[in-house]
Amino acid sequence: MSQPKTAVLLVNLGSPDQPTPAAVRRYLKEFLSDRRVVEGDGIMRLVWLTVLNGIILTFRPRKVAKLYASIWDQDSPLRLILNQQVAALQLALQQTSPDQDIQVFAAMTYGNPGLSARLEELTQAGYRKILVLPLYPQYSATTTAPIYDLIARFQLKTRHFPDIRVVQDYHDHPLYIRALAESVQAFRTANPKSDKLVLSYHGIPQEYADKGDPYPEHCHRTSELLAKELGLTTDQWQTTFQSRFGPKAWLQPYTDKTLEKLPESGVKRVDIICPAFSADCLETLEEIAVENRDVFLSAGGEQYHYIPALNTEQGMIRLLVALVKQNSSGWFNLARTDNEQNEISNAS
Ligand SMILES: C=CC1=C(C)c2cc3[nH]c(cc4nc(cc5[nH]c(cc1n2)c(C)c5CCC(=O)O)C(CCC(=O)O)=C4C)c(C)c3C=C
Ligand SMILES: [Fe+2]
Ligand SMILES: [Fe+2]
Repeated sequence: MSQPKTAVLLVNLGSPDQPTPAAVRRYLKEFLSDRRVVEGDGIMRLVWLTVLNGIILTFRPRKVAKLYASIWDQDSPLRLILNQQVAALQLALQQTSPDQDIQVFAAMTYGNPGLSARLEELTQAGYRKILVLPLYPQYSATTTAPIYDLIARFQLKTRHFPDIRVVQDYHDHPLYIRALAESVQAFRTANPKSDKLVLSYHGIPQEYADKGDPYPEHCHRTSELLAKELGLTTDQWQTTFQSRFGPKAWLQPYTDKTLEKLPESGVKRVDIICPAFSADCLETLEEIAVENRDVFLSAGGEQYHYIPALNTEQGMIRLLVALVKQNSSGWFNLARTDNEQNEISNAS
């Protein structure tokens, strides 16, 4: 019996098409109009849309386009790396499961290649099984949930939709923790010693966490597991939250405020890693590697190293292969090799 056509969709947030004010404006309009990202009903929604269209989309695109231009490399790093992750996962699946025909594709929640268009395209091309793998290790209603929303919208308008599964999160997956730990260890072997490892996660408004978003718990769990894997004592690591947007309180402690204070408490050398970002992007390459370096060094810090995202590191691809296999059970016989089974058992 022939197998139904099967696809894996790696999904990340999205970037503008170009580092220009017009393209950034289109991107921010789509992103910041999402009710999952900026919540609020009734009058609050009207107020937000007025502020968004009247102030934010007038002034922010010019500033943000310049920041994108400073990290642009023919394309946005986020999209470039997503495409590289797709190619690396495709190759790894072919090598580990040569009998199974699984095609891997890229998609983004906002901008291009859009998730909705991808789902339509794959359905028309005859894919009947689709595994959607959001590249957010920690679940949040602001990032993972919009992917479920787009899938639901697609299903509502499609008569015979494929069997779609979604990987909800992998914040405590042994191979994720292992990949992060290997990345930190490799970095530390190649660089001078530091006093502290700062684990900086993208923030969300505190109000969303108070209403039940499990994101901060997921972040803290990832940090604890990583610190344990690395054998760090409590004074050797700290969790912080970056990328604050707007006047309301976001998850704390804030990354920039923490980096400003660390030198006066005697911490002069930091390594900083951003575990919530599976690919380097504006928020890591500019905000963390450039802006926050200035903050730390201006406050008296002496050494500041940003440890890159997992991107296409071997540990990341090993994790993606494991997630595909674990979440496609019953679709086909993707037997784990003895090696993979041992790695999962040893890591847990
Ligand atoms: C209310 C606003 C925002 C929430 C909530 C939010 C959550 C959130 N975002 C990411 C991952 C990324 N965010 C990125 C950029 C970015 N984020 C916001 C706002 C919110 N994010 C904005 C406005 C922007 C664009 C840049 C700017 O105008 O400042 C990116 C980078 C995209 C790129 O092209 O490089 C990522 C990735 C997570 C993980 C998260 C909550 C858990
Ligand atoms: Fe964001
Ligand atoms: Fe930012």
